[in-house]
Amino acid sequence: MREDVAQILFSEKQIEEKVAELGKQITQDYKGKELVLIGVLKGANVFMSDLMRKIDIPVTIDFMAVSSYGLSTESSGVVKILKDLDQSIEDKHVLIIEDIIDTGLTLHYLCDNLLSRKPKSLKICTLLDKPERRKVELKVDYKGFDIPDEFIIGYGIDYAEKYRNLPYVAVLKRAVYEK
Ligand SMILES: O=P(O)(O)OC[C@H]1O[C@H](OP(=O)(O)OP(=O)(O)O)[C@H](O)[C@@H]1O
Ligand code: HPA
Ligand SMILES: [Mg+2]
Repeated sequence: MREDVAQILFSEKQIEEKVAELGKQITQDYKGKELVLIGVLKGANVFMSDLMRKIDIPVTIDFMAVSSYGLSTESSGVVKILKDLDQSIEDKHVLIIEDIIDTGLTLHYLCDNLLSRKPKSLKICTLLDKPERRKVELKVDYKGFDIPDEFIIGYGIDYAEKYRNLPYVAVLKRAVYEK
């Protein structure tokens, strides 16, 4: 697994520090409000579980599972909902938790979908942002790191469902997918 890593971009320690910073900021901004965190599965699973423990106000959590990459390194452009929310978000403050924004197609679709359910507010928090690749405009409210235009793995993020359990964020060697 590790021999497929071209470069480690962010170590466990760097991620931990950034997650704590984001948690602190979110705690301040949502003090006194009812907040629902929505994790976007599968990728955001690791980030969500670390981040929510750094948010020091009462929150509820829910998950959507969507997929557009499948086994490829290119977005299919079609976002499929594999699992919907369990609870209504009407009149709630909602914060979407994502691992990575690339083309932006997943979140563009998801925001449209969630806004139609009339939340009190809707914001986006992502650990990683690859702005060079954006195909649709998005306002990112909370961001961990900007990343270069490379295919990323680790800390929840996969290539063909592998590498999610790497504890750091890394660039995948091109040789792994350019065969
Ligand atoms: O901005 P975009 O180009 O839409 O890409 C970002 C999305 O792609 C990945 O999910 P994926 O569809 O691979 O599903 P996964 O989370 O189960 O890996 C990632 O977790 C984001 O949700
Ligand atoms: O760089 C990436 N790596 C893994 N999954 C992704 N989904 C969008 N961009 C990426
Ligand atoms: Mg994926």
